[in-house]
Amino acid sequence: MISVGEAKAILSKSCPIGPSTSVYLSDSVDLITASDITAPIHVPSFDNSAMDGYAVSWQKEPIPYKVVFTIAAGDVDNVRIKSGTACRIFTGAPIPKGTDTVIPQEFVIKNGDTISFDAGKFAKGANVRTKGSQSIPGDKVLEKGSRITPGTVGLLASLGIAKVDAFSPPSVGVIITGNEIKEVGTALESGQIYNTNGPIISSYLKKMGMRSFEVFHISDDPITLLKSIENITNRYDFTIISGGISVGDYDYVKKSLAEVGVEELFYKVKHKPGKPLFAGIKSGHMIFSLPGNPASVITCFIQYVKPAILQWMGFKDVWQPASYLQLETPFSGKSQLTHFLKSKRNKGKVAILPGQESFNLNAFGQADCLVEIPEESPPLKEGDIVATYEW
Ligand SMILES: Nc1nc2c(c(=O)[nH]1)N[C@H]1C(S)=C(S)[C@@H](COP(=O)(O)OP(=O)(O)OC[C@H]3O[C@@H](n4cnc5c(N)ncnc54)[C@H](O)[C@@H]3O)O[C@H]1N2
Ligand code: MOO
Repeated sequence: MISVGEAKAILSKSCPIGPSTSVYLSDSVDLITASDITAPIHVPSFDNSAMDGYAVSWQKEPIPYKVVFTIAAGDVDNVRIKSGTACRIFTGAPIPKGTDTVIPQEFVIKNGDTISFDAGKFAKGANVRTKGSQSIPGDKVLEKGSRITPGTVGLLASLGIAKVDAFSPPSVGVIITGNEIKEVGTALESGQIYNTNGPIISSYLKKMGMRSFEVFHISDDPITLLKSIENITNRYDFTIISGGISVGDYDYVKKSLAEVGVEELFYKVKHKPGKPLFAGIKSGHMIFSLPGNPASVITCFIQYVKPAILQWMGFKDVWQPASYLQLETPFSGKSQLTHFLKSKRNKGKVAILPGQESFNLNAFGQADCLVEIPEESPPLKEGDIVATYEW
């Protein structure tokens, strides 16, 4: 059995980076750029006014300027005015030829069709956004590997870039195993339980912005399971399987994965919950088989599946950094396993919630993080510092 750190190191080394595609700007937020992006045009593409006011050819001496023309945003830049005259101008309008400075209207004294102002308050060129002052053609505006934020989208739109080369999210097939599993919205019969892992995994995938995923419910029949696993692992970039990976007589998943040619990266990690976690790879497709208990599913998803998906999508820092907080509750269990415990943060401290059994979902409604207690940790008391991870 390998440690948590070893499992993460294997995934870092083995999980591929997926292909990139050309994506519409409107669909690109939260993706990672797959190439450097350079400016194709000057921005601004013309000298324009930063203020509502008057455009003049700046002169040191205070003189009255006759207002001879008006120009607004969107108007065409085809006027030239003479020195000693002014043009009424609005924010975003092109600077008329023959002018170089904009005086905001609140600094101007109007007298009929002339204006005057204190020239000493303004330098030549004031309130003019010059052509190319943001970027000129060929400027590198984004490095390959940048995360596209709403701000990035704004930057690229300002440059007229409609599509961006970005790493796409993987397609994901989710297999829910178990004859006892029923969907919510149907009545339970004896021995049955509701499918909680399907909704949990789907919610995480949605939260991560996955656009293409499907959930399949497969019975614990070895032939059906084998065929489904073969089909789904071939079709999807990631396959996430819930349940059937332990040592029970109906746990056929591990055998099926081997039969369809999935190369094992690891099986069983020294952590709790989720010990019998399996990770594998087949023709560049990743396969995770998560132990069926819902707490194991959440822990394994957060700690291993999510980072692997982020790595596929070109993210660099895929391992969620821990936040270190003071314990509000003692922890006495000593074991050779790393524990991930459903916990709740409160005013800079963290409390381990009661009901940590991996089948027990009571704490799911309150938990907002997992506390990590490393292998062989001595008992911990209130006030000791522990690592916590977003839930
Ligand atoms: N003899 C041993 N038995 C078990 C061991 C072991 O080492 N020796 N490991 C235990 C551990 S730890 C875990 S975790 C489980 C994992 O078992 P499986 O991955 O084979 O999962 P299942 O048996 O299919 O299910 C376990 C549990 O979870 C419930 N479940 C399954 N799917 C769902 C779902 N979609 N929604 C809600 N609940 C689900 C299922 O009914 C079981 O109660 O093995 C232990 N056994
Ligand atoms: O690994 Mo299992 O501890 O029951 O979730």
